[in-house]
Amino acid sequence: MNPLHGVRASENEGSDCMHESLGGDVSEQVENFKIQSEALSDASNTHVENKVTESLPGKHGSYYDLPATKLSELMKLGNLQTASTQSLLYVVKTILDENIEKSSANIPMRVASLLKFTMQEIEQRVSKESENMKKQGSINKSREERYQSKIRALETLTAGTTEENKIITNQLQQIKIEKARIEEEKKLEHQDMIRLLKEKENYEIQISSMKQELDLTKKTHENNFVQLKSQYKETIAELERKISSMKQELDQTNVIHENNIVELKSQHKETIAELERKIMELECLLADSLKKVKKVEELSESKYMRLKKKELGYKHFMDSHIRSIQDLRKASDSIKQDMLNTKRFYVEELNHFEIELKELVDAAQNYHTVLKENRSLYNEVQDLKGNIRVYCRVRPFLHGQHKKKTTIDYIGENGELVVANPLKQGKDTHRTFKFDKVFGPSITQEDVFRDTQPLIRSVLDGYNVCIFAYGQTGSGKTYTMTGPSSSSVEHWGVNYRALNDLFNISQSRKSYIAYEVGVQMVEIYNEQVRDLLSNGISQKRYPFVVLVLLDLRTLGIWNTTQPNGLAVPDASMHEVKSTADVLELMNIGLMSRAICATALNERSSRSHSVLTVHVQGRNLETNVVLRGNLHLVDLAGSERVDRSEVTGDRLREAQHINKSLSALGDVIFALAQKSPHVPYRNSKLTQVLQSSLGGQAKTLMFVQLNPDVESYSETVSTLKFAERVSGVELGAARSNKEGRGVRELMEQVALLKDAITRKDEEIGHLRQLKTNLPREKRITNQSRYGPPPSPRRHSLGPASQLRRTSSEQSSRIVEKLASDLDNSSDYSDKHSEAGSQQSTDELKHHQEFFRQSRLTVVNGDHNGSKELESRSPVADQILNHNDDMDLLRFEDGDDDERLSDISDSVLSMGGTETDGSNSIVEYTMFPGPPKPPPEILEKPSVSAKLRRPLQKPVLTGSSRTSLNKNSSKVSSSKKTNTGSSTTVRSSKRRQ
Ligand SMILES: Nc1ncnc2c1ncn2[C@@H]1O[C@H](COP(=O)(O)OP(=O)(O)OP(=O)(O)O)[C@@H](O)[C@H]1O
Repeated sequence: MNPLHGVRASENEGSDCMHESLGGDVSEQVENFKIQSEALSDASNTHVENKVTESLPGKHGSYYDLPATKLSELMKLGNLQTASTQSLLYVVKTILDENIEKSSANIPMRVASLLKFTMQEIEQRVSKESENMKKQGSINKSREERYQSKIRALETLTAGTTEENKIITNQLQQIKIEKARIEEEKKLEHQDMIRLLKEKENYEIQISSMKQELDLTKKTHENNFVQLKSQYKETIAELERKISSMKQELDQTNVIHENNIVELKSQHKETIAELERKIMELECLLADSLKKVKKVEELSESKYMRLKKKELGYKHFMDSHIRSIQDLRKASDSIKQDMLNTKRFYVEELNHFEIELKELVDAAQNYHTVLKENRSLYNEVQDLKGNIRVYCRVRPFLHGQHKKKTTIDYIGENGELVVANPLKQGKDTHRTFKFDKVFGPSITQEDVFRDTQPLIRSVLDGYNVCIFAYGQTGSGKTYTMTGPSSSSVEHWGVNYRALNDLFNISQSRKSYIAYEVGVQMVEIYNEQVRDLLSNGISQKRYPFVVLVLLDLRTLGIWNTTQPNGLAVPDASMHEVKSTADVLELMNIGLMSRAICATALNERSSRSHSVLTVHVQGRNLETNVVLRGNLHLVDLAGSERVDRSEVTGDRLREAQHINKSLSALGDVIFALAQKSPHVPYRNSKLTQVLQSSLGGQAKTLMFVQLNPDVESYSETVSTLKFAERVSGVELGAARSNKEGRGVRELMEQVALLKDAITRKDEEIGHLRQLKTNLPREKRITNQSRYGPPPSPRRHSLGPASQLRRTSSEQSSRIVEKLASDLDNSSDYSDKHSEAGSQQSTDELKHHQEFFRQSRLTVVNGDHNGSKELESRSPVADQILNHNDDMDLLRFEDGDDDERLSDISDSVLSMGGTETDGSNSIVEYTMFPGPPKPPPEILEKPSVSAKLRRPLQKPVLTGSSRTSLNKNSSKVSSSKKTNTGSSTTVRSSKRRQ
């Protein structure tokens, strides 16, 4: 077999296969076909090669050497025809190579003929092959055409599919439209159904009314008919009766007439005619009556017929209505069915919704729980970070202001506040702020306190807490902190509520913790600190001294007779009495506060007021002592003097207020920036708040807002300030807690310090005596500074000596307390010397404070010297101690700064208005000082000025400035009595 045929056959097979599998991918099939063809051609080549190997001489054989017979046999047998073209070419090549090898010019005849034969065969094959190729080409062409047509068919199919897709999409669209239309129809049907139901109801009503009408008409007609019938019958009967009577009459008459006729026939022939005429007439009458009866009969008949017709009509109408009712009933039944289906559907839907709603409610509850958790976590984080908490409160419009526009746009639950200027339009008019809480205008005092209470209660656990109200004038600071003037319990502000709460809790814990509570109230007026309580009391001339330091534990056994002769409180009254006392104190303090009417607030506070509650609690079991202080600060309001329209003294006040608030702003800025230097010393206010702003206290600021649109710019700047405050991190607050061992050690340290100080003082004094001063001067000095201190602290002597002694004692106590105060949280400067020193000093301060406080009740007679003489030594000491305490309250931890500050404080306290009388009533924890003799008041500032450089030669820039500043103040303060006396002691202490 010719291998080419084999190839072709295989190709055909391949193409058939391809035809069969044309359903698949065309290009893939073409590829398959190529692979198959290549495989077939390889197979045919191998086949030809084999033939050559079999039929022709081997590679190593030679055509030259082949005998002629073999060659002719090769040619004859047609071996060459069966050999592959490659083999034939090989033969030609071999012969030619042999010829070249042999270098002969002539090829032997037999080889030449073989060569020729082979060449012919090759030529034939080539021509055949080209023919085959041509055929193959045409086959391929036809195949290609087929494929092309197939591809086209596929393309058409794809196009068809796209078309179909389009049609399906359109159909889908149409179905959707149809669905919407059906839904619409359904809706319409539903509406129709409702309308039909209504119509049906109407029809039913109509039918029932018509039925009633019909019944009524029928009844009426039947009645009429019956009546007519009876009438007719009666008439007929009447007529018949009449006719019969007439007939009878006629008969009778006839008879009579006949008789008469007979009788009269003879008598009256003329009358016979007359009678006949009458008879005729009667007959006519009878005919008429008969006609009338007929007519009546006809009439009643026709009426009856009409009624019948009407009845028929009504019946017809009724039937049709009944039919329509039946139809309606059917329709209503089907509607009812539909309704039931719809109802069922809706019930299912509702159930579904209920489930979904439940899930949503669950999710919402979860959300709320998570929110709550988040909030408590946030609070914990805030506690740990010690951020200053900021509560924002918006006051309502006051009476007569309700028509004003508000700047408060939105108050969120989570402390968001959006303010906007309603007078301005544009996109940047809304500003959003976020605080710990925002109280809207309708929030009550109780609500505000509820959110503040936990913080306040932590004072009883030994924390220092500061709450202050900030905001422009008239925005409600005093309202929040104190409440409106002459307020009822309901309107009590944070101050009253806090005190009440602290007392109540301390009472409830008295079985295991002994609490001691003290109250102090001062105001910062024109950069001077004034004791509000003693001031208020001296003005009011209170006849007795009120207990300020209330040892709640010992209240129950407080049964000593008071010097003023007041009844000892009844045991059941203690708690109330003590709370009430303290509340009365606060009222006195508030009354003494500088208040004045301005254009913005008719009771504008012109000072910053600070109410401090000191609490010391001792655990009766463990003896662990907790000490906490609560500062409640009502700042004076910032004001634009052009708006408050103040002049003269009020203007001066406003300038001081604004200056101190701006100093507060600087401190806040420095704290927020974590700046290494915080300028606490720039105002009294910042000194007062220092322990709360920079220490380990828990601090809360109420930022107060006036919603009035005219205050928009103040509101925004207030809010910006508050935002900055809320960013201040103080660090986690620490409880002031001590065990007994530590306390005892600290007591020892304090005593040792005391002893050292006393020794120092003595040495200093002796040194002074040794100087070259003239004798008189030495004497003067001696009289000024008094003899060396006695080792006995509470000794009594004659009045003049007593003053000196008490002055020395005071000075010692001042010394001690000053250092205590450095680190205690009341108004002290902890800036540079916190740490280990703090607890010792705090302890000392508190010990002194509470030790002295037990001896509080002193008669307040108006004679100063008498008063002094009659005092108990400890009471005397309290007076001196308190005197000094007042002046040292705002000292700094740093010696130099402290020194300058003392002078500064002296100046401030110079403003205290308690000096006017000797009958000062010791009313507060740090009551106003007794008036020292004038000669003692003169010197101190000079010595303070001179000695300071000796103590600490290297001064910092700031302290130097402060020193110079304060020195000048000191010299100017020579005229201020109280201040000077304190400065003597202060400067002595520094020596
Ligand atoms: N929450 C409130 N509800 C009702 N009245 C309020 C509220 N807050 C403030 N007021 C009223 O607004 C007025 C001004 O309030 P308040 O005197 O407390 O302001 P202030 O900020 O302390 O002002 P200043 O800084 O001038 O002392 C008062 O008449 C007060 O009673």
